Amino acid sequence: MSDSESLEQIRSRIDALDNQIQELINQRAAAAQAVARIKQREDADAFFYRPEREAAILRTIKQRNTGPMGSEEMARLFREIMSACLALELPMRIAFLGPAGTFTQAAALKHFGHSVETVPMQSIPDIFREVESGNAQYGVVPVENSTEGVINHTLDMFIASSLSICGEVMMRIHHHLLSQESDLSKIKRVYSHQQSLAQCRLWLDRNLPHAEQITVGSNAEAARLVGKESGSAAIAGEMAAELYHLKGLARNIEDEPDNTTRFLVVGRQLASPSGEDKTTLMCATRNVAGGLNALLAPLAEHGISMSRIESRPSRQGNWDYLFFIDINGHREDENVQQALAVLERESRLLKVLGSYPNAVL
Ligand SMILES: O=C(O)C(=O)C[C@]1(C(=O)O)C=C[C@@H](O)C=C1
Repeated sequence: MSDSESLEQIRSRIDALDNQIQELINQRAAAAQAVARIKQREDADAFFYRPEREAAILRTIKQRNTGPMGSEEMARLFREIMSACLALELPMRIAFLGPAGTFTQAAALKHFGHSVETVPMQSIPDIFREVESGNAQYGVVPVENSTEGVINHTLDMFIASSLSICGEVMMRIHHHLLSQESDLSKIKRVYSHQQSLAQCRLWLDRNLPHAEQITVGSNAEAARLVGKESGSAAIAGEMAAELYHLKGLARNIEDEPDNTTRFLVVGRQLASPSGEDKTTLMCATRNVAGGLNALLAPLAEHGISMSRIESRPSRQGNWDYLFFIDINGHREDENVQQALAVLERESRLLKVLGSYPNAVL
């Protein structure tokens, strides 16, 4: 490369590079097809999607990247290449909390890439049912927000479900005030999901103190309603703005600058270790004070760090409290196995909800 190169010369170099990239992508796609044939031969019910392998590939890409393209951008490109390769092996259906345009759909596409079919569901239980029945291979559900805390509806689903967690997605959530109107003073009503209204409480108090706040099932639903109603605005994200052709009256109105939502990928599959994994446990005790200590001590003794603990009243009668605990490590790691054996004895109920790679993107 030199500065004396003309525009034509640089463009012909780009053409030659594109040619090579295209050839290499097709070679990669053929290799993925060969992997699929081996998987099928070994097991007729094999899982084609391998979260641990995808996470390891994306981590390597980020680590070895030297630029000028940024590591996140490079990983996103490879995310899409892998998504297209997997679609050649098996077209994938991913259930998400609809309607179209929700942050859950954005999370599903971020995690799986755009070569999957995303299928909108009306509720979190519907997502679990769709995956349990095999109509969709995986589902994506929100589980906690950095401003508003845990989404109890999702945690409660794991009590009775046979599905496992096989991945997590972290999404920076930017909320926008969307409307047909071009003037804030025209807004009399604001529609959104209750979590989104809560995440923008200060902004609303300051800028729209007299507007009525109306809770609806999702922010995409809010955007859909506002597309048909003057004098109203929705709090929703970029995807919903595009889908329902709304103007952004104000952007990034979330109160917390690093407002992040964590989503879980659920499926009928147990992910293998990727080297950097997390395990989610559901445990029950009867006596909260002593019981909780009995759960946590074995983790500390085996050098396992805990990244999250949530307690829920069980509502089942058999025990008083349920704890949802995230630990670092995979259920196949020796120290995790040893700690789980102790927990099994100490708790009234222990369910490993899944071991899965830490979010990479
Ligand atoms: O390695 C595999 O098992 C593959 O199927 C290949 C591949 C890839 O494109 O690299 C595709 C899909 C899987 O989820 C993981 C990786």
